[in-house]
Amino acid sequence: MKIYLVTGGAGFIGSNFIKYMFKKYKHIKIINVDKLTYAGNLENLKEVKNHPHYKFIKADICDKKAIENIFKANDIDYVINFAAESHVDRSIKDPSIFAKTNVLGTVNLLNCAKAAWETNNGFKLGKKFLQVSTDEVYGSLENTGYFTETSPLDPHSPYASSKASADLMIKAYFDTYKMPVNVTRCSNNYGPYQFPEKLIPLMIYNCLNKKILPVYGDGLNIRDWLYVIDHCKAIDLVIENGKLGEIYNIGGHNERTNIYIVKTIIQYIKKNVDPTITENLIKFVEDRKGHDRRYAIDPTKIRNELGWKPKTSFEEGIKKTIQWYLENNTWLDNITSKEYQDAYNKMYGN
Ligand SMILES: Cc1cn([C@H]2C[C@H](O)[C@@H](COP(=O)(O)OP(=O)(O)O[C@H]3O[C@H](C)C(=O)[C@H](O)[C@H]3O)O2)c(=O)[nH]c1=O
Repeated sequence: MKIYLVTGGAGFIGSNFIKYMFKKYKHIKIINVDKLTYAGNLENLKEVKNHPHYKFIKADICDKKAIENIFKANDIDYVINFAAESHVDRSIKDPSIFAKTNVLGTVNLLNCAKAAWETNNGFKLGKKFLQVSTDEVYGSLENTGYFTETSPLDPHSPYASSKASADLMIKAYFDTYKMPVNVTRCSNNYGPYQFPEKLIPLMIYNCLNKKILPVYGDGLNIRDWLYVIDHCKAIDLVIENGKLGEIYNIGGHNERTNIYIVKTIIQYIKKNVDPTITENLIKFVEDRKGHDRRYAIDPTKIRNELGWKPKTSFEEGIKKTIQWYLENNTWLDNITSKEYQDAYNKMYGN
């Protein structure tokens, strides 16, 4: 039975991945290591918490002893490193924790995996370390063009730079030690269980609560939206068949401006939930510092090499997502009340 060590599995993408994997495979074991920061929530995993092949360990990926012990006690086959501080606005306010978790945490995980997997004749067969990264490492595009795996690294925010640094450490462990690794770089994810500090869940949450919808700058920045389950499928494929040492870009070809996203959410909620909601809730606020204009991924490599393509159109995905937040209002209230309100009040003073 293959053993997966999933880090950050109580977060948005990690928890969706664990549930996706248990649905797809009967004979796998998953160990979820999560520090349970503000963005991690074991409620996200309630469906699998009693699964006989699931284990949760509360630990920080920077904690050498804790991670070493996990490798000593388990013959881990795959590491999938989701654990990261991921919110750009937070990184602009305080970069340090981003450098610590995203860079040093990744290096600690690499060292522990290397110590467990390396033999006198190279690495044990069948092992793999997959680093879940982001298209933000490539920087920003103008109106045309796409990021490919060979686009130069040009990160702008402290968050993006921390992820790019981690990616370069992964490259070093492949080039220097021939460690079996892959890096995946995804575009903006959305879907159930995303913490409402990111654009889509924030706008849904605020709209439902009739709070202002803060749009940075002119609202014309573009992101390439990827439904989280399509991302999980891609990661599974890369673990199974990704060529060692390679990077795979994962994108949904769903480019939308921020203002389009916000208006789509308003329209859906107005039509299906509360007819009194209007676009008057939109407030254009001061732009994010160093705000990247456009992200767009070219996913040709993963499509051609591994046969991946996204299944969920943006129209279908956004409906499913809004519907999920509507049906899970208590999840949102439970996890977000204090942390969310504090952050919100600090930013928008409302
Ligand atoms: C929270 C917020 C955001 N925005 C704008 C800023 C961006 O142009 C866009 C999306 O922002 P968000 O913070 O949701 O995501 P990005 O900064 O694009 O980064 C995200 O996607 C990449 C791939 C990751 O790797 C990050 O982990 C993830 O956070 O909406 C607003 O206009 N108002 C708001 O209140």
